[in-house]
Amino acid sequence: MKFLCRMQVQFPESMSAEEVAQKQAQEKEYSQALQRSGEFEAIYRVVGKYANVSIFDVESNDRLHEILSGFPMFPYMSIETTPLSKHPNSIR
Ligand SMILES: O=C(O)C[C@H]1C=CC(=O)O1
Repeated sequence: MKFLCRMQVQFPESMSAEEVAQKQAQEKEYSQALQRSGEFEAIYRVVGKYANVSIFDVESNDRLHEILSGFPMFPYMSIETTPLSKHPNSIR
């Protein structure tokens, strides 16, 4: 099951630069492990925003929720999820 997720990051003003850097390092490790596993197919930065557009390929809605809520930056992100199906004109 494929999903498009739009994630927007907003850290609280009260967070120190060190805390932000620590969350970003944890996020990178978690994110890259999922990408290597194949469940996290792609991630793109949205130009000009602290936001990304990502594609996931997972076995269920529950698994996607597990992945998204496991992101170390989950408490600081708003996430909009769109289920995808195959386009009839796709050659892949
Ligand atoms: O867009 C970001 O930097 C946040 C984030 C969510 C997944 C990921 O790898 O990074």
